[in-house]
Amino acid sequence: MSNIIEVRDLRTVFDERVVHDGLSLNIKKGEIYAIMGPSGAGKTTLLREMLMLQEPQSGSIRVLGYDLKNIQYKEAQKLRQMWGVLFQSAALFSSLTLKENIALPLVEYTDLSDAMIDEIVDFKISIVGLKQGDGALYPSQLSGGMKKKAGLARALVMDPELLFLDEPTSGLDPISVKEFDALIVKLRDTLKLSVVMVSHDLQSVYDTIDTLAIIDDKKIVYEGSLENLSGSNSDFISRFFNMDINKVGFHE
Ligand SMILES: Nc1ncnc2c1ncn2[C@@H]1O[C@H](COP(=O)(O)OP(=O)(O)OP(=O)(O)O)[C@@H](O)[C@H]1O
Repeated sequence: MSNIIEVRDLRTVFDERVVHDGLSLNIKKGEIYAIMGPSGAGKTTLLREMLMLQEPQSGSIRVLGYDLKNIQYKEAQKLRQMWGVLFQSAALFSSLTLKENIALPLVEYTDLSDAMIDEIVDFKISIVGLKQGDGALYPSQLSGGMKKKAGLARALVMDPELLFLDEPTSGLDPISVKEFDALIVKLRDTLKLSVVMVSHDLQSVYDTIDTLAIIDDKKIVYEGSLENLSGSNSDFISRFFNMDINKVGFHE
């Protein structure tokens, strides 16, 4: 499998504070890749750097073959349309209906007719498990789980290859978390997506991912499968999980 994202020797500094130093990772095409680590370890910052929302001090980031440091404006525009992003808050516009929220990137970036946009939006509403009747509702009329699904439908509306999720299940009840996790796996399989997510939820990670990366002390201290993690002899990893990680995988 080829790498869809490569980060090499990343260094990020805010004022005097070094957040990343010598951080490297590889994300393969088609995988679900989770980034975990203690609060303040720089997970969201890393995601923002991959999304060109923030620049590191040094090191390189390649996404879908583009070197983000030397990328031209036009290429950057193209790249932004090849990924979808769901941030923690889902960030829906309160004055727009669910359908209008999902349609927004199509209205902004394409010349498609209203009828075509309508058709695409209806399709995205159904693939994330919302009902067509929900389309006319405003964000204040949606449950937390519905908001996440609406945010996901909007992230998928341009048919991206790559999906970024920042704490996608935060604030959801355990049943909605399970449902959302299953949805992510199903979408990865049916839409042939690669998924990068920041998560705090160990159970969610166990149910969903192919590769786990753990950031600590400014770099990646583990990158690999969950099976190998249980054999890993790192103090940090046992402290971080603070539980018998062998048990978690079998928990239903
Ligand atoms: N724009 C900024 N200016 C200054 N410091 C920042 C900025 N963004 C992040 N930081 C600092 O960088 C560090 C990493 O923050 P980040 O949000 O990436 O951590 P995180 O691992 O995602 O944390 P959490 O799990 O709590 O969300 C923190 O110390 C934070 O205060």
